[in-house]
Amino acid sequence: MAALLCAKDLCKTYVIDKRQNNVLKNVNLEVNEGEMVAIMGPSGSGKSTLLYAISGMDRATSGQVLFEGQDLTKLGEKDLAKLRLDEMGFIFQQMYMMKNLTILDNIVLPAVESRKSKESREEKQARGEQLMRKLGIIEIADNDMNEVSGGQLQRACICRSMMNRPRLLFADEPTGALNRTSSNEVMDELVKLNGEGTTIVMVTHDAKVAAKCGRVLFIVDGNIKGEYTNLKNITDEKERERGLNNWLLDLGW
Ligand SMILES: Nc1ncnc2c1ncn2[C@@H]1O[C@H](COP(=O)(O)OP(=O)(O)OP(=O)(O)O)[C@@H](O)[C@H]1O
Repeated sequence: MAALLCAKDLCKTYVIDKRQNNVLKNVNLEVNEGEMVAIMGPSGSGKSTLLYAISGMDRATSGQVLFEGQDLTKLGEKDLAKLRLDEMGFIFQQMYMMKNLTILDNIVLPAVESRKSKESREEKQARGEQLMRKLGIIEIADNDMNEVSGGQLQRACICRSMMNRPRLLFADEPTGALNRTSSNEVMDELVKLNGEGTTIVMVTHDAKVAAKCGRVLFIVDGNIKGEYTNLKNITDEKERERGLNNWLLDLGW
């Protein structure tokens, strides 16, 4: 079976004041449909850069990113934007919510912008409300961004990322700004979405969060140095965390 997402020899170089910073160095990875994959690694190792490159949010310097065999690096801006809008969801640290819209209107916006579904505006609105109810935040539907907690905002971002029923969800530190309780709640929702068929790729510093995924990639200095796949075989949560922590310790985490 072909991978849903595949990166081949991916390189990203930033040039600042004529100095080259080779951030991604021939990264190769595959993500199969239905997987939930965490990317971990030291600060500055290139995790976010990798996530941006494989999600088509940013252009790689060289290499390929194949989504169902289609090379994102070859797509024009318009086609890439359409693919991102229709097939991918994003939960990124910079929330990119519009300040002048209510939370519900922000959530519904991707569906309004997409031509993927034939739903009426009312149907989209109703589905947005349904997602908010599912994630337990319907009471903030009419609030502004600055009238909600960090955990609520993060769950609103999950609702928004799900509006166009994406095949593949990308998340950059989805629990980064949250306390442990909110973090657990947000992760429970992501695990549930994954169980319903959404493929998820996330960056996290938090081993407790990564332990909820099915596979963990460890990136050091722009290269994938290791892959922890044992999580698939362990059901007990504490044991998953212990196994992953031991593996991370061996890698010098
Ligand atoms: N837009 C940019 N322009 C220039 N350099 C950048 C840019 N974005 C990232 N970098 C550099 O690329 C390197 C990797 O950054 P990246 O944000 O991918 O790391 P990270 O592993 O996600 O780090 P953290 O865990 O601290 O978020 C760093 O040296 C950073 O300074």
